[in-house]
Amino acid sequence: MASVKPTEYNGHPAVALQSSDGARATILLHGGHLVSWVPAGGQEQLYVSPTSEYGEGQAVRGGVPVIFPQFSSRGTLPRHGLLRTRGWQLVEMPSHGKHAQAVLRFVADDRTRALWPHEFEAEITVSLIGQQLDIEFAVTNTGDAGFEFAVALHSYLRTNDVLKAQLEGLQGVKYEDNTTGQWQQQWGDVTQVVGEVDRLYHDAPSPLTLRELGRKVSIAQSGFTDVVVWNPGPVKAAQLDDLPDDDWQKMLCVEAARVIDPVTLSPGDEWAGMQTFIAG
Ligand SMILES: O=P(O)(O)OC[C@H]1O[C@H](O)[C@H](O)[C@@H](O)[C@@H]1O
Repeated sequence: MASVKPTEYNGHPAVALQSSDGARATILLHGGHLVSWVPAGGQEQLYVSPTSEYGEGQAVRGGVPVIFPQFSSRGTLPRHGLLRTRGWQLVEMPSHGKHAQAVLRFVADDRTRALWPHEFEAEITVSLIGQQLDIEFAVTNTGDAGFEFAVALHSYLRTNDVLKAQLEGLQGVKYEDNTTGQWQQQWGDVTQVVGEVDRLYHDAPSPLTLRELGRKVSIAQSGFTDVVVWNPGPVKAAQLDDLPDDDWQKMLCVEAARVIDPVTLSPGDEWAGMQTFIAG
């Protein structure tokens, strides 16, 4: 039988999921933040910085930060929005037999209203079994006026050596290079990290494949239309206090995003997007 239990992660309240076939995941209540995924019989697939900060007001470096309602510094809100630095609540531990599944919720409060005057309820649902993990972000407009938002699941995938890893599937896709602000079109199918990479691909195909020696991870998405590929490279990494200088080699962010065409949500409506990983 699958199990979903309260636990601690680095001393902070979290939820431990285990499917009937032994796949495991851990979600921090802080940020509704997935910090670990180990497929059945496999190894850790996510990267979390050993020097990350945790707790109220802090953003965890690694795992799957939840970005809403603003991506990066594209607006007047705190960088990457309101939810990654706040506590969430575990609302459901539904049992689906072999699958392990947990639902966490965040409801608009006075602190979000002070920055962004909208009523909303957000949910993160993580489901896992075997080699597959699904993470869904859903938001409902619980107010009486429409609002617009950007959203992303900022997934940090672990790599053995990012210089030898390749991300496949983005041939011909147009992207905004966040390092220059210029739009470009990707020529080849393979994206590789040779230094800082920070690209917002628009209308990206799904699935993509992250491949390295002896390992691959398929990355699919629905609802999200953009993909952000980010690695700080050695120079930016050295400027990040919460990332060891060499750890840029151990990660690649492949983010399911909706940034270029933000979502408009009418009162009472819900929007949901999902990112799915399959390890192979
Ligand atoms: O350092 P953070 O606020 O967590 O942001 C980390 C990164 O997130 C995204 O991938 C952006 O495209 C990058 O420009 C940014 O550097």
